[in-house]
Formats: sequence, C-alpha cells, structure tokens
Amino acid sequence: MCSKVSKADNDLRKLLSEKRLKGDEDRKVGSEVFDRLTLETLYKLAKMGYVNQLQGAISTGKEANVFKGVDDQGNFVAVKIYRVSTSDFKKMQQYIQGDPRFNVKTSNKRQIINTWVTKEMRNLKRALEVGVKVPKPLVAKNNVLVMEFIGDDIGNPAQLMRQTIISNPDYVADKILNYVKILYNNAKLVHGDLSGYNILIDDGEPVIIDISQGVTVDNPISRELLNRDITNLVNDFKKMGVEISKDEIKSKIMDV
Ligand SMILES: Nc1ncnc2c1ncn2[C@@H]1O[C@H](COP(=O)(O)OP(=O)(O)OP(=O)(O)O)[C@@H](O)[C@H]1O
Repeated sequence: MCSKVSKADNDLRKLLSEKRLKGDEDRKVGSEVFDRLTLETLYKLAKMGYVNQLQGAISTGKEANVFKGVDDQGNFVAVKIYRVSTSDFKKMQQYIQGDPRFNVKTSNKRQIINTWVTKEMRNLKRALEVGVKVPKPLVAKNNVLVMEFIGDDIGNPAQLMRQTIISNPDYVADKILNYVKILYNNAKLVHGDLSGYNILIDDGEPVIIDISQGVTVDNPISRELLNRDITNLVNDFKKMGVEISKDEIKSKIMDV
C-alpha cells in the first residue's frame, strides 16, 4: 500500500516535472490548464497507469489543450485537457440538451465539461465500432480525455490535412467521404465540425479527430451540421485538387 502511494507520488512528480512547458505561450497554458482539480485528475490517471509523463503541448486550442503523454507501458498517448476558464458552456449545453444519450439539466460548468468529455469519448467509440479511423479513446475523467496518439514511432504528431501536402488526394478524399457515410448511416452520427483542420494524415491515411460536438442524426441540428461539414469538405478537397460538388457528396452519403 505504502509503496503504491509513493509510486503514485513519484509518478505525479515526474508527470509535472517532465511536462516541459516551454516558451511564453506554453507557460501561460500551464497556469491556465493545470488548476487544482485538473492536477488531481492527472494524478489519478497517473496512479491508474494511463499517463505518467506529459511531454509538452501538441496544440493550444480555443477550449482545450492537447499534450503528448507517455503511459505506464512507455506508449505515447494524446491527453486532451479542457480548460474550465475558457470553454463555451452555452454551446456545450445546446449540443448536450439535444442529445438523447444525455440527460443533463445542470448549469454547473464543471459538470457540463465532464459530460462534454464523456460525449467525445462515446462518439469516438461509436465511430471506431463502425470502422471510421479515429484515435482510440482510452479513458475520460473529469475534464481530461486520454486517447491514442496519432503520429510516428518517435513521437512526432501527424500533420493536419489542411497543413500538409497530400500525395494521394483522390484516395484521401474518397476515404473521408466513406467515413462520413458510415458515420451517418451506421453510427447515426454527424461530426459537426469536420474540415481539413480536424483530419490528421497519418502515413497517407486520414484520421478524423475532435468529434466532441458530434450529434446523433435525430438531433434537430444534425442536418444543418451535416450541410456545413459537406461545404467544408468541398472547399478542402478543391484545395487538394479534388473537384466534387455538394450534391455529389450528399448522394454518396445517402446512397446506402
Ligand atoms: N490523438 C491525437 N494524436 C495526435 N495529435 C492530436 C490528437 N488529437 C488532437 N491532436 C492535435 O491537437 C490539435 C487539437 O486537437 P482538437 O482539435 O481535438 O482540440 P480543440 O481544442 O478542439 O482544437 P481547436 O480549438 O483548435 O479546434 C489537433 O489539431 C491535432 O494537431
């Protein structure tokens, strides 16, 4: 028992000392992201073996920060930490309320974020189950989601589709459209924020990320979100040299 506790203490010390937050931006992130409850959550995840080192920020987003971590077995993991101070609770509430899977009537900010993280985890699982390539979710606890790290063996994260040169654009576009189709028809989900900024290219393969706002097709806003996703894809594909119209995409998705 004693040795377990001291191992966990050591793990947390290691986790915090090795998070290696560099530069002004990262330091700002450090103080904003690592509030007491977040530290406690990371501590529990360290004890459970999910993350025992954080190795710096991969991204500093509007509402969350994504860190590269290492688990007990030495595997890289991606650790997404929602910031309670800057999250858009109104938007989160709107998306959660229209979702029959959740019955959350609270206006408590932490509870809303925790539900949001659970929603992201469940959407990722549901996408994986039908064969969409997304990061495998490993654990969700409070405002922290730990998932499979998408990148190379030495820890370089994969590039965003919008920020990389695609060597196989037709293949990538086709794969993405098939993912949107099976997500819609089989998982009954709409991503809701799909664009080249939420698709990673890993070894020539598209991987869809950031599915937290994804809604079930019976949500009243699902059609509007699907249309927006399709518009974004038309524009992104065009930039990659793949011409396809909104109507063509719609008929591909609905063609079951
Ligand atoms: N599983 C992962 N493996 C590797 N990198 C990842 C992973 N998940 C996210 N990232 C990186 O972190 C960035 C932010 O992730 P994500 O889009 O999920 O967070 P976000 O806070 O919603 O971002 P934003 O506010 O910019 O939309 C991604 O653009 C990607 O570069």
